[in-house]
Amino acid sequence: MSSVGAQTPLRLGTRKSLMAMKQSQQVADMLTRRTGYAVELVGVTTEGDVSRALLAQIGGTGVFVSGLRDRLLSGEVDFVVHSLKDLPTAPPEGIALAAVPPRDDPRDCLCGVPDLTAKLADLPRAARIGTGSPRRMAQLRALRGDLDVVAIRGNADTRLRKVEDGELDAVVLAYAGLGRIGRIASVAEVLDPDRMLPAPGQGALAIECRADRPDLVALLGTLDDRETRAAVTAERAVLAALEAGCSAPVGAYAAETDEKLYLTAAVIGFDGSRQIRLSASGHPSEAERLGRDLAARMFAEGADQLMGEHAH
Ligand SMILES: NCc1[nH]cc(CCC(=O)O)c1CC(=O)O
Repeated sequence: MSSVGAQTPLRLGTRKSLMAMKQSQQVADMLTRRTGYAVELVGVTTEGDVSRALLAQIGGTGVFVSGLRDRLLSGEVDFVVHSLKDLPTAPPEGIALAAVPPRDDPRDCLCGVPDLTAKLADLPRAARIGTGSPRRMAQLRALRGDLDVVAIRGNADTRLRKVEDGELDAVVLAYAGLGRIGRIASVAEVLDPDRMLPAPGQGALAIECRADRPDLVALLGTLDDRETRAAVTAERAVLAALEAGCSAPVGAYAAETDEKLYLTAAVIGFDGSRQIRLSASGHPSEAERLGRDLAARMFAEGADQLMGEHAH
C-alpha cells in the first residue's frame, strides 16, 4: 500500500460536470492551502454519465456515487468529493468519510427570469414551477396550492434554460449549487428553512477515501468541520431511520448555537396539505441519536403514510 508522499500529487477523482469540477477544485485548493500537498484532478466518466437509460433504470444519483467509489477501491484515484445530499445513507464497505468541510448556504431558492424581482408570492396564478424533487414539489404546493408544479430532470444549467426558453415560469434549485457554477445572478428569492426545509445534507460536501489508508484519512481530516459534520449527521440519521433516500419528500436541517444542536425535520404529503414537522435539540456529540429519535416521533405521527402518498 502506497503512502502519502509530498512529491507526487494526490489524485482527486471527479465527474466532469461543471458543478462536480468546481466543487472538486474548491476542495483541492483547500487541501493544498492547508497541507501543502499538490492535488491533480482526474476526470471520471461513470455509467450514469454514459447511459441516460441506465440512470433512469437504476434511479437517481447513486450511480454517480458508486462510479466514483469504484475508482477509489481500484486505486485509480486517492480521494473523491461528492455533494453530501446525493449520498445514500447506507455506509459504504471499505470507504471512509474522511471529511465534511464547512457547509455552504443550505437553502433552496426560486430562480426566475426575466423578472428577478418576482418572488414566489408575486407569480401569476397557476404559474409553472419546475423541480425534480418530491420534497420541493410538495413544499411548493403547501406554500401556493394554485401553482402548476412540473417534474423536470437535468443539471442546474438545463433547468435554468427551461425558464429562459419560456417553458417554465421558474425553477427551484439549491443555492449552494448555483454558487458553485456561477449562476447566483438567476436567483429571484432565497427560501428560508421555515418555508422550504432543505434536503438532509444540502450545501455540504463529502470527502471520501479508502478506509485502509489511515495516512490519507488523517490528511483529509484536516478539512473536517466539526459543526457541519454534527449537523449533517443528525439530518441524515432522520433520513436513514425513515428508510428514505434523496428522492423522498423529507426535509431536515440542523444547526448549532451555543454548543447545542437544533434539528427540524419534516415529511410532506403529496398535495402539501398535510405535513409532519418536528424539532428537537441536544448535544452535538449525540447528533445521530437526535436524528433517530426525531424520526421515531415522526413515524408515531404517521410519517409512513405521508411518504406513501408519493409512491405512485
Ligand atoms: N441532486 C442534484 C444536486 N446535488 C447537489 C446539488 C447542489 C448542491 C447541494 O445541494 O449541496 C444539486 C442540484 C440541486 O439540488 O439544485
